[in-house]
Amino acid sequence: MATKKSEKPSKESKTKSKEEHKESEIFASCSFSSLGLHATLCDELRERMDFEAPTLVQAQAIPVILSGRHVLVNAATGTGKTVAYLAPIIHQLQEHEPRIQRSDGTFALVLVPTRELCMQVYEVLQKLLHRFHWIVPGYIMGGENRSKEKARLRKGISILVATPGRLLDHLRHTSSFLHTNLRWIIFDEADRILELGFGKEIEEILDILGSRHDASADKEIAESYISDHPRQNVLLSATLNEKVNHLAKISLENPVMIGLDYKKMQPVLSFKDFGSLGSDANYELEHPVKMMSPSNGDFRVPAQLVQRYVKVSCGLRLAVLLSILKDLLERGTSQKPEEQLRQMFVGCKALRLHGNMKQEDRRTAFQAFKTEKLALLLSTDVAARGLDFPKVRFIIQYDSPGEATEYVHRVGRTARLGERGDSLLFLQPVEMDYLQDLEKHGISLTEYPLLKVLDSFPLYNEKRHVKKVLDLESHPWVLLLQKALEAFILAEPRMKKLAITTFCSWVRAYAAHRGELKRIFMVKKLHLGHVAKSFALKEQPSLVGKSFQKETKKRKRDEKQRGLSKKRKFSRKTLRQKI
Ligand SMILES: Nc1ncnc2c1ncn2[C@@H]1O[C@H](COP(=O)(O)OP(=O)(O)OP(=O)(O)O)[C@@H](O)[C@H]1O
Repeated sequence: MATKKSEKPSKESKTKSKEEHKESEIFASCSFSSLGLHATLCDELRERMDFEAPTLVQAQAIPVILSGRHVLVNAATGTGKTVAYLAPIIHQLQEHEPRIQRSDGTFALVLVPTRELCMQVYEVLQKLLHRFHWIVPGYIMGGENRSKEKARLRKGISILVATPGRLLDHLRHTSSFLHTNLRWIIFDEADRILELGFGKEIEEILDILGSRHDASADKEIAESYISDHPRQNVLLSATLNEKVNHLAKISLENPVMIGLDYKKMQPVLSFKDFGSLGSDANYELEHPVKMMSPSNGDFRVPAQLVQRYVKVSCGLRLAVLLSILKDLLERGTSQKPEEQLRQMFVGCKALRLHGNMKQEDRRTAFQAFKTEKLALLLSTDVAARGLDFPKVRFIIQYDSPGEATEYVHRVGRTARLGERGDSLLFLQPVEMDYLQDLEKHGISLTEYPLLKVLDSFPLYNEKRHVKKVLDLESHPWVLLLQKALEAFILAEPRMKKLAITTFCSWVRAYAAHRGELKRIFMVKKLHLGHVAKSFALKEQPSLVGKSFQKETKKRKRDEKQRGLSKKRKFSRKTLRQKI
């Protein structure tokens, strides 16, 4: 859940904040042109994107990618990885003599895990290519019209952004998709692509494109592949872990590592300083590739991000969430009369984004949240990776994220590029061990002053504020709000139905925690009555519980009949289709 609450900064304030950041750890003290990029491209970066200087990761990655080496990039969320790979590709393509044409087909392929990220990278591309009209950007992704995509591929797309499933579909079935000139394959959010279960698809894509460097399998395809250019592959993410190991092995040849902690990677790495780049973060990798283990790897969270947690018993979660949102939306405007504040809260635009929505609705929500000044986005992990919504100030993880990697990417939607940002993680008392799990990855959270915030609210429309209460469970504000919520649900049959459905999905999702996390998020420890209360359901827990239990039993019976493995395969496939 992400909230926005600030005016778009004026150009001066943007420049000012950038100047401040230049001193910090975000920007490099060099120019884009000193990295070897063409003057027109540098102009585009300045004029169209408003980028004065490269970020550190751009300063490190651009020259290396220009040199033609395979690269593995690990840098914090919101540090400018997109331009770090797009700029060198555009530079090389615009230089090509004779000029490339649409009929030459695809030269660069950017693989991304989600549709929204696909659109976002495409938008950046469009801006950067404004003055290089002969280089054609394009995208293909799940949920779009296949035949329209086929027609675009037939005409030719020089730089293609794609989600893996749809790309493979076209590689298999669109004979007019020309990729014999392919020179770059970029895996943006590489670990997520694999986590979604696209491993096999990626291997097949690499085989078809003849870009698998240990291609023991489809050697024939690789050998028959006609290309004048050497291949260059780049893998990027804020969280690289063992899952990327195999992909790195099969797709990167003698890669340069950017941003990886070499001490953690000894003895398989040999240190190689890139002198003029002035960084101690570049390493050359020897075979075999070995990633740091996710259990001891410290993930990169923006230093200026304020990370907090709030401990709330299950039944009060919804009331507390609304209270925190009220505080968030009203903060800084406390001079306004209570009624006006109430209007602000009620009038705040709420948007939703999840994989079960129609593609068109997803697109609308995505664009709307980009442009709205004051808005609340309710989202699943579809929005957790790579999305760059400007001015997101607050990330609330109402439902726990699972692995620490996901935590890092979710909070990474705020505090981008040195901007301020806050994150808040909801935990139930029985889930507090999750904080230790995050600690193992070098992530520390402080406690959110919930009672202090609740105490600041006026009760019963009176000026009188709540007297200091030491216990959340007996806090009059929370009790009052909970009562109001329950009355609302009771009076609205449609809402009640929704709440019951959501209750069931929530418990199912809770039960889906995997591996180590099952120890922390134990479905057995859940009090279903309290869970029901968290959806403002007044019903006897056994009532709601029974219907859920009935459904679970039925599901288990079905699973048994169909065979468990089949079922698992199905759910992963369904998830990928939605993503
Ligand atoms: N050199 C620059 N100067 C100013 N702004 C920049 C620069 N480079 C990138 N940005 C801006 O910084 C933001 C973050 O960039 P980007 O989305 O590429 O980050 P990222 O590292 O890919 O993040 P994530 O890991 O979350 O995907 C974007 O709004 C982008 O426009």
